[in-house]
Amino acid sequence: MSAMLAARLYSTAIPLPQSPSPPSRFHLRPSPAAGSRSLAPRAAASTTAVATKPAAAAPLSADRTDVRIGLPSKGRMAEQTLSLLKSCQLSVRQLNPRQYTADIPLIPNLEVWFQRPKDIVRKLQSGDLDLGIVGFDTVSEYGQVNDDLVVVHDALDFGQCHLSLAVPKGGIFENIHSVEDMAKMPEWTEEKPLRVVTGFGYLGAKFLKENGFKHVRLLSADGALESFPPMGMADAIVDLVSSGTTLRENNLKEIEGGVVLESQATLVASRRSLHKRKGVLEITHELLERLEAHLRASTELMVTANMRGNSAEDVAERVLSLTSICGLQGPTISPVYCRCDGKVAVEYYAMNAVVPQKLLYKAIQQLRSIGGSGVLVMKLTYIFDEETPRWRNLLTELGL
Ligand SMILES: Nc1ncnc2c1ncn2[C@@H]1O[C@H](COP(=O)(O)OP(=O)(O)OP(=O)(O)O)[C@@H](O)[C@H]1O
Ligand SMILES: O=P(O)(O)OC[C@H]1O[C@H](OP(=O)(O)OP(=O)(O)O)[C@H](O)[C@@H]1O
Ligand SMILES: [Mg+2]
Repeated sequence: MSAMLAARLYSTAIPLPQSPSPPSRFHLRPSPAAGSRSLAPRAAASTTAVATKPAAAAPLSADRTDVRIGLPSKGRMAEQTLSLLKSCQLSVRQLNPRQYTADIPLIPNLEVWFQRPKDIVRKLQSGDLDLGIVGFDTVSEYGQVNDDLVVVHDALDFGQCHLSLAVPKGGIFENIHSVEDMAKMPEWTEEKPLRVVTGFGYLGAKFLKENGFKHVRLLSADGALESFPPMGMADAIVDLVSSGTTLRENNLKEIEGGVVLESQATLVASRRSLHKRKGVLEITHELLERLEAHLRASTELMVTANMRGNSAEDVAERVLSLTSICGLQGPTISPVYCRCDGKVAVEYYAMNAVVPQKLLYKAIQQLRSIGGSGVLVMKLTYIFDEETPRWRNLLTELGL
């Protein structure tokens, strides 16, 4: 079906908020490290027409003993989710590619369900899934009806994009550079409202209301939204943007204040499952530990170099003067033994340190400048800290 045919009117005018917004329903807010601008979703201010109403929380089914995680079955998130899990030694085994279930041999009690991203959120709410990996945009759009969803890991480092309001570069928008300017445009009246096409009915409507738009008609469509304004089917769009290429190729622009939400892949859980279903908390802990340790390790390298010196302290003195080598706690310096004139002697010391990938070349240059030789560089699989901060946050969130 063409995108135009898929367009469907679901709201003719967006009323102003009647009451102040209730507090956020997502208590574990994405960290600033995720580059958030307006990451923490705010709940609906009033009863606006919304395209899809997710199911309210259903009672927890007691008749299953396995724990279930939903992974994206298709689209750009599917492959990257599997590859992230594989990097954490959690390869997913799908016996038959046409089946929608699979397992992870390393976690025997965990069943994998492949689902469309929005269905993962719905099934977490209906109690069919306990855990899921989906974009924060999907969690925010489809997970607003009850407070059962908990974002356990907010920055899985793939699927980075943002939901944004975009308008044509020219015509009546030529001199419009901010959302504030746009809301004040005299063109939008009750008879001729601003037509905004989006696949994010809930977030889009809320954003427009909160930004003072009075006369708006939201159109719902699933794909190729960027083609709507050039085809005269809509005035503006609210859609995901990553590189910005699709906007540019359709002569559209983003404007100041127009970012609705920052998004990347997240690990989400059902609060009821975490509390009540046996094994969910333990599996969540293992997933979180592996994910955090892997993501932490993915930006670092282990560097080993041999250095001539009179003592370990002498070598440490030189290494600690370098700006690029600091290690986790500090470099490890250990003697390299050789046999000299029939006696065991120490002429060299081996230095081991964890170095940020982006500082690698600088580190090698600096090591050479203080006499380092035979530099080995190794990839790291995991860096396990004493405790994962997100696990502590989760326990606090659950009151445990
Ligand atoms: N251009 C993009 N770059 C990076 N991540 C994106 C981009 N577009 C979407 N995403 C992220 O990937 C998720 C899945 O998007 P994808 O387009 O693969 O599936 P979908 O939109 O649900 O399905 P479909 O497009 O087939 O209807 C989104 O919810 C979002 O988190
Ligand atoms: O900023 P860019 O890097 O150009 O990416 C943005 C595009 O990616 C997504 O579409 P997708 O490719 O999923 O196609 P769809 O419209 O069929 O969902 C999104 O809906 C935008 O159209
Ligand atoms: Mg898409």
